[in-house]
Amino acid sequence: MKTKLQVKDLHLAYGTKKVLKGITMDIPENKIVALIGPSGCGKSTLLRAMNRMHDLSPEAHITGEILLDGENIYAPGRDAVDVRRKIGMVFQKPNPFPKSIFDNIAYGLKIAGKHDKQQLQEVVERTLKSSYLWEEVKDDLDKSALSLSGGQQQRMCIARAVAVEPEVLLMDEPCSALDPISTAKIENLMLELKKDYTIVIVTHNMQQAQRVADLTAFMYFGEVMEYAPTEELFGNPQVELTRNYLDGNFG
Ligand SMILES: Nc1ncnc2c1ncn2[C@@H]1O[C@H](COP(=O)(O)OP(=O)(O)OP(=O)(O)O)[C@@H](O)[C@H]1O
Repeated sequence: MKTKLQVKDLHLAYGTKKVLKGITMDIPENKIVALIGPSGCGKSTLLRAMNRMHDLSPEAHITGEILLDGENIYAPGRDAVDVRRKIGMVFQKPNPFPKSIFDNIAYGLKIAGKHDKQQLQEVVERTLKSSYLWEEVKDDLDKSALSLSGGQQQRMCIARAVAVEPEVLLMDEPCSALDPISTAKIENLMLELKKDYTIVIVTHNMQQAQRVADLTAFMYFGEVMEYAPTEELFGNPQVELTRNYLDGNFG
């Protein structure tokens, strides 16, 4: 099994507050990895470190390495924009741009200098099909993305992330603002997408982790306490803290 992303002794502090305390974990290619753990344990912080989102926060200090295909995304001279093109992010709340559905999907390609109308149309159609949204919106591509339902907006945001052909998709609680039917659609979509992408998801929903994730990491106070195949972690946790958390004793 090829390792796609390798986190090596990653520490992160916001000012003097230590939030990640030496995270080391391998994320295999074409798998879904779930990060679980109580509120404030550092899940989102770790996810955001995986595509250098903290570059935008001057108070965040990072040491350690994150390797994408063996190359450190934090290496001097490595372009953060290029890293973010290869490692895309989908946020908790759908965040469509106040533009048409077409322009939302084409946005990243236009920024990358691709303006060929036919090529853009092909990508828009392909990514909306891969996000199972095409049939619902194919006659409305010129309408504002803000007119879509929350679940449709989130599938469109996933299509937008996929349009620039990333290699890794990071998802920060992508279903927490959605109803069960939209959630099921996104979960099915994730299972389809992992054929082409490596996915890391933060979730508070234990059932969701068990439905979609191949591997699950349980985090606690900035450390990975246990990281194992999802069935093993939920069925037979090796660490007492994990067992207590899964039993609902804290968090
Ligand atoms: N920009 C910031 N500045 C200072 N502290 C921060 C910042 N962002 C997060 N924190 C703190 O870092 C810790 C970890 O936050 P993080 O959002 O990573 O946790 P989480 O496990 O994702 O939590 P939740 O499940 O509630 O989303 C928290 O104590 C939080 O208050």
